[in-house]
Amino acid sequence: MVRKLFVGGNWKMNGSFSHIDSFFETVKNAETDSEADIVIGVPACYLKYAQENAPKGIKIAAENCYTKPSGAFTGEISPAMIKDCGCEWVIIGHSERRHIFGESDELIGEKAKHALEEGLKTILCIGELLEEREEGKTNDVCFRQMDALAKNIPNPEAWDKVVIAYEPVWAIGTGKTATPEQAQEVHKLVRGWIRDSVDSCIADKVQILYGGSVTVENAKELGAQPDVDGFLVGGASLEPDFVTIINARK
Ligand SMILES: O=C[C@H](O)COP(=O)(O)O
Repeated sequence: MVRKLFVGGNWKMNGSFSHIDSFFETVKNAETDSEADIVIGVPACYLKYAQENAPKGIKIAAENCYTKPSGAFTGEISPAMIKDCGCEWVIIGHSERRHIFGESDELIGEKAKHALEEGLKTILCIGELLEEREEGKTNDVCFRQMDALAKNIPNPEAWDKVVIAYEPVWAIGTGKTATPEQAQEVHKLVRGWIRDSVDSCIADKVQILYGGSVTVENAKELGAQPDVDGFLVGGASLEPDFVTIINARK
């Protein structure tokens, strides 16, 4: 089955109003693949500005959200607030949330549930640490994380609002990319897990992105793998060259 290319950017805690202006100017002046889904995660304080100024075809995502619509949760933002900023996407379960901020599978599952119930589209991240890969636990970790997510997807239709990002933690921001074969192997297994544990039509349709040091140099080859439906790009999504990654299948 041919799935649309999905190119996600994740600016993490980077960017500024002037960076948004110059980055969008570059994208507006470039020819980008009109067939690709393009979603860029920006810090919460820039959501509204980025969404209002984004070039046609680019959607803006929050990089996190909480499990409740409002309340005494200092520093958190809710799906309702993300929608209020005009955005329809959120990234959940990024490895930096898991490993720097200590978010558990359970919390991440609850976040996914609430975001989907609120009607947001979600990029749900999974991926193993280096030591887990070296101990041969990659599949166990990815399946455990998938299980915690899948059981929180409120209904089968909500899967239409789910994109999975496989991001091996050892490849994030390290310049070490999984080889196209390593990425394909895990993507195929994750799709197989969805087929066996959720539904085979959903498994065929869901876009699974690779993240971890994606660059202009490796995007084409990674994106050519049968189960790699796009990317979640960190550092390189802040650079003008991101347009070349958007065009990885052109
Ligand atoms: O969300 C993006 C990933 O963390 C990858 O980041 P990176 O491309 O800087 O390695």
